[in-house]
Amino acid sequence: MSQPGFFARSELTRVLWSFRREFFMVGIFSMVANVLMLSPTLYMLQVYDRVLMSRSELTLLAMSLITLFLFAVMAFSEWMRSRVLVRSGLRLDALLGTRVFNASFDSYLGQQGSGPARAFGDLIQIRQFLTGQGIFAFFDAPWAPIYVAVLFFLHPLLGWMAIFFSLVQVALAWFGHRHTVAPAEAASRAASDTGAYLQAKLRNAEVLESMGMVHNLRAHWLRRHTGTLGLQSQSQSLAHRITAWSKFIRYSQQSLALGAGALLVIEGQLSPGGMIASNVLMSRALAPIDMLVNTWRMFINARSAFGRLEALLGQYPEDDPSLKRVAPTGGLVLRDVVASAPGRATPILKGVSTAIAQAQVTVVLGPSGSGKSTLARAMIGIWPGVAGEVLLDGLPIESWDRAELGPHLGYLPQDVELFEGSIAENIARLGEVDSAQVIAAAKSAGLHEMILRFPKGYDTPMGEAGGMLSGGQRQRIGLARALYGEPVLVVLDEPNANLDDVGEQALVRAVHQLKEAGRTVVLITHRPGILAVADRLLILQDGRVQADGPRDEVLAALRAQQQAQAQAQAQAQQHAAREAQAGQGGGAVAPQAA
Ligand SMILES: Nc1ncnc2c1ncn2[C@@H]1O[C@H](COP(=O)(O)OP(=O)(O)OP(=O)(O)O)[C@@H](O)[C@H]1O
Repeated sequence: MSQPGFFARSELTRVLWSFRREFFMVGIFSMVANVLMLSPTLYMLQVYDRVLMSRSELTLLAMSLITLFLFAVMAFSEWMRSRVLVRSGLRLDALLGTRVFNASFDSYLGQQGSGPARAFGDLIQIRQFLTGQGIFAFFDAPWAPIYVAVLFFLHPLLGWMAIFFSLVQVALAWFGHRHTVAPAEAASRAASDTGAYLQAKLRNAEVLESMGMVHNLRAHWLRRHTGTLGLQSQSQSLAHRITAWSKFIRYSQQSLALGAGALLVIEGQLSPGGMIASNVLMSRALAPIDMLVNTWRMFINARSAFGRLEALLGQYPEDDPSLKRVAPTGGLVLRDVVASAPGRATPILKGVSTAIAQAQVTVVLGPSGSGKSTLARAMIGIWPGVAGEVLLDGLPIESWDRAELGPHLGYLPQDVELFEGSIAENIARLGEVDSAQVIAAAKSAGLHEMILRFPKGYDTPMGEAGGMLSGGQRQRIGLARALYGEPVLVVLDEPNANLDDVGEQALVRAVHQLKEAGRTVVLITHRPGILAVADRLLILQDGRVQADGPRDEVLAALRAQQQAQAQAQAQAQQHAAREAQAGQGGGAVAPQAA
C-alpha cells in the first residue's frame, strides 16, 4: 500500500507507516474494549429494572454469566492492545536506535546539536507516548460519543449534561495548554542550561580549586539556579491551579449527574436503574477526555520530540549502502578549501589547495593560530563548515561511509582524549582487540616496554593507568591508536608536542615505517627537529598556503627569501643611517643658514 501524504513526508513518518498493521489492531482491540465497557451499565440496568422487579434468579444467573464473559473479552482486548504497543515500542527502538545514534553523533560533530543524549531522550519520549497512556487516550476518545448517545437514549437532559461537561473540560485543557506550556518549557530549558553550565565548569575542578575560584563559581551558579527556581515555581503554580479547577469540575459533574438523575426519577421520567447507570455512563463518557487532558502535555512533548528527530534524521540522512567502495590508497587533494566556524567573521582556512600523493610525508608548519589543526580536521573530513573540495582517492571525503573509512584513517588530535577501557582497547579503537596489531602499533609508538611495566600490562584499565601516565605517554597511546590497523592516511596534529628525545625518535621511526609501508602521512608540528622525515613541506600563514612543495625546494626558497629579506633589511638600515648622517649634516647647516 502506498503511503498517504503525511507518512511519505520523512524517514520518521515512513517508519511510523510501517506500524500501520499494529495500529489497526490496536484500533480494533480498542473498539471491542470500549463497546464492552457498556456491559456493566447494561448489567446494572437489567439488575435494577428487571431482575429486582421479576425476582427471577435464573435471569440473574444468566445475566451474570454473560456479563462475566463480556468482562473477560474486554480484559483480553485491553491486554492485547497493550501487548501490541509494547512490542511496537521495542520494534521502533530497534528500527531507529542505530540511525538516531549515528545522526546525533554527526550532528554533535557538526556542533549543531546537543548530542546523543537529547536525541535519545526524544526517541524515548516518542516511544513512551506511542506505547503508553498517551496513545490510549487517542484510541478511546472516538468512542466517547457512544456513551453520550446512550445517555441521550436514557434522557436528553443527561446527554446534554455530558456534552456540556465535555466542553468545559476541553476548554479548561485548552486554557491550561495555552498558559502552562511556555513557562514549563522555559523552566525545563533553564534547568538544563544551569545543569550544563555547572557540568562544564566542574570539568575544570582543579583550576577552580587551585585558584580559589569555587566561591565565584558558586555565585554565578546561584544566580542561574535562582532564576530557574523562579520559572519552575511559576509554571508549577499555574499547573496546580488548573488541576484544582479540573478536579472541581469532575466532582461537580458526578454529583450533578446523580442529582439530575434523581430529579428525573422523582418526575417519573427515568427508572432508578437508569439513574445509577447514567451516573456510571457519565464518568465513562468523560474519561477519555479526562485522559486526553492529562496526557496533552505528553502529546505536546512527543510532538516536539518528533519534530526535532525528524529534522535531525533529515539533516543527516542514512548513508547509501550502494556506495560501498574499495579501500582507499591514501592520495589526498585539497582544492580551494575554505573552513569557517560559527561566530567567526572571517574563515579560518582561506582557500587552501594542495596535493599529497600516496606514501608521501608532508609536514605542515605555520605560526600559532594559522589554521594547522583546522587543516588537519578538514583533511580527514571532520570539520563541519568546509567549502571547496577534499578528495581522498579522487572522491569527496564526505561521501565515504565513516564506519567504512575510519579503519583506513589514523588521526592524532592535539588534545588526546582516551576512553574508558583497557590500554589495549584504547589502542584497538574500542573494537575487537587484535593483540598482534595492538602490540605492533604500541611498538611503533615506542610504548611496548612501558606498557609491559604496568602490573596488568595491556589490560591495565585506563582509569588505573590514567594516574600513571604522563602527558607524553598519553600522547603516545593516542599515536598508537592512530597507527592501529595500518591506516593508509595518518594525520598527526603536533604528535611531538609533549615528547622527549626518546619519544621523538620513536615518532621519527614510526613515520619512516609508515612511509616504507606506502602510507600517506601528514604531520603538523612546531618543532623543526622532525623536518628530516618530510618529503614535502606546507607552510600555512593566516589560513593561506605560503609555501608548498618538496621539502628541500621549500627550505631553499625560504632561505633565499630570508636572505633577500635580510639583505633588504640591511640595505634599508644602511639607507636610514646615510639619511640620518645627511640629516645631521643638514641640521648643522640649517641653523647657520638661519
Ligand atoms: N571551533 C572553532 N570555532 C571558532 N574558531 C575556531 C575554532 N577552532 C579554531 N578556531 C580559530 O581558528 C584559528 C586557527 O585555529 P587552529 O587551531 O587551526 O590553529 P593552529 O595553527 O593549529 O594553532 P596552534 O598551532 O596554536 O595549535 C584560531 O584563531 C582559532 O581561534
